[in-house]
Formats: sequence, structure tokens, C-alpha cells
Amino acid sequence: MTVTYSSYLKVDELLQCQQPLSEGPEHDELLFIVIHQSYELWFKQLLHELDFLVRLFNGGERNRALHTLKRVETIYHTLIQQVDILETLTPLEFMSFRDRLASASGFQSFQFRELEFLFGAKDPKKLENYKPGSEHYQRLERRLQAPTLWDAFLNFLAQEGHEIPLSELERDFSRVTEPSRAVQKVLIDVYRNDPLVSEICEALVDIDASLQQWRYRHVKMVERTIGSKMGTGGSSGVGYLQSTLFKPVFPDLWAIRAEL
Ligand code: HEM
Ligand SMILES: N[C@@H](CC(=O)c1ccccc1NC=O)C(=O)O
Repeated sequence: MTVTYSSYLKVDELLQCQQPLSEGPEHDELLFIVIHQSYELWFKQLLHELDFLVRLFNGGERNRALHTLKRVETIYHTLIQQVDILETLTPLEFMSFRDRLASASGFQSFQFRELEFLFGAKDPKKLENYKPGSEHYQRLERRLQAPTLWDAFLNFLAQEGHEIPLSELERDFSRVTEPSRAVQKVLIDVYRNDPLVSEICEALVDIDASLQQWRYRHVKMVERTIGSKMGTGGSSGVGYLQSTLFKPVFPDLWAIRAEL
């Protein structure tokens, strides 16, 4: 069969995937679904790029790593911009279908959790939201045990001849990355002596800043939409989301800035 725009992109299948639950249905529910589905598609693309990036770091491919980092950052930029659209959803518009969401919540986005794990925000408690043995559980379990993007970067630095302690390279990957003074000393040296690798460091800082910015935009959007209501996922809502702010995923890159 000839390939056409619709057959290649599976447009008919794609357009079947937006199924509002409200009576009517309520006008604004479609926007809510479309926004979330587009986030999930971009999460898929980000996981694809970041898995590739881990391989590029392990293979010492500095130029392609930098190129991929720039693409990742551009996608995050778009994800942050998308919050603008959701901010046009007023509290009354959201309330017109919110009860239909029952206990469903962004809490349950397994791709979001996979991204967190890849960035090093490891937390076995996050698995409790999924059924043991299910595909989503297995995906998360695999990511919990796997080296993070930062681990791959440290591996790359070690291959380039930098003195990364063995305790960092062979750490327990299922744990959060802790700041390390030895790594910070290497990074300071990189910033002073290796322009391309320092550009890679800056691209990592850009991404870290974007992750934090997304959280900030999400919590302010939530605050204007549901105020102090509890979250459908069972958390306190805005208060819980505020507690997730200002946690960098690459703390060593922030720690050294006063010494540069
Ligand atoms: C009107 C729009 C939205 C509202 C009112 C909202 C509200 C909330 C609330 C209250 C929570 C806390 C968990 C809970 O108890 O439910 C939460 C978590 C979350 N939301 Fe949203 N959200 C909205 C849109 C989005 C969008 C578009 C995304 C993109 C995928 C998203 C992703 C997430 C994620 C990933 C979490 C978990 C955060 C974490 O645990 O660190 N949300 N949201
Ligand atoms: N947690 C939100 C509901 C919500 O936003 C949501 C519900 C189902 C699927 C995705 C969602 N988005 C992010 O949390 C609330 O408490 O209103």
C-alpha cells in the first residue's frame, strides 16, 4: 500500500484517543486531554533521546552528546511553554469535569517517573503507585537499578582521564546522586581547561534549570486552578507540589559556581 500522511502517522488511530468522560461532553475537557497526551508524547521522545545520550557518554562521543543535550533542552523549553495554554483553563471550567478524574493524577505518570529516575531522582517509594509485575512497574524497576545520566557523564569524564573516585563510578545506582567534593574539583578543572566539556556542563545546567522551571510553572498553574483543594492523587495539592521545588538533579554543577 502507498504510504500517505495519514497512514504513516496513524492519524486516524491518534484522533480516536481523545475520549472525554463528562456528560455533554463539557467543552474544556478536550483541552485537558490533548495537553496531557502531548506531554506524554514528548516524555516518550525525551526518554528516547536521554537513553541515546547515556550511550553517547559511555562511548565518549562529546560532540554528539552536546547536540543531543541541546535537543533535550529545546523540548523542555516547549513543555514549559505549554503551561501557558493550560493557564487559560479557569477554575470553573476545570471544575466542570474534575470529578470525572476520580483519583487519577499526574502522580501516576510512569514516563514522568522514568524521567526522574534517569535524571537521578531515585525513590523506590514511587513504585508503590504501580501494580507489582505490571509493565509500568517493570519499566520503573529497571530504571531504578540503571545508571543515571549523571553516572554516564561521570563515566565519560573518567574515560577522558579525569580523576573520578571509583566509589562514584561503582556506586549503588538505585540511590539518589549525592554531591561529591571530589567530583566538584574535577568539574572546576573542566571549566578552566576544557571548553567543549564545559559547554556540556552548561547544557546540563540548562536542563536542570528547566526541570525546576517546569515544576514552578506547574505549581503556580495548580494554585490558580484549584487553590488549596486536595489533589485527586490524595496529596495536599499545592503544599505537596511546593515541597518538590528547588531540588536540583545535578547538585555538583550548582555547588561549584561560586568557585569559577
Ligand atoms: C489543570 C491542570 C492540572 C492540575 C489542577 C494539576 C494538579 C496536580 C496536583 C494537585 C498534583 C499533586 C498530586 C495529587 O495529589 O494529585 C499534581 C501532580 C502532578 N502533575 Fe499535575 N496538574 C495539572 C496538570 C498537569 C499537567 C499538564 C501535567 C503534565 C504531564 C501534570 C503532571 C503532574 C505530575 C508529573 C505530577 C506529580 C508531581 C510529583 O509528584 O513530583 N499535571 N498535579
Ligand atoms: N491532580 C489534579 C488532577 C489532574 O490534574 C490530572 C488528572 C488526571 C490525569 C492527569 C492530571 N494531571 C496532573 O496532575 C487535581 O487534583 O485536580
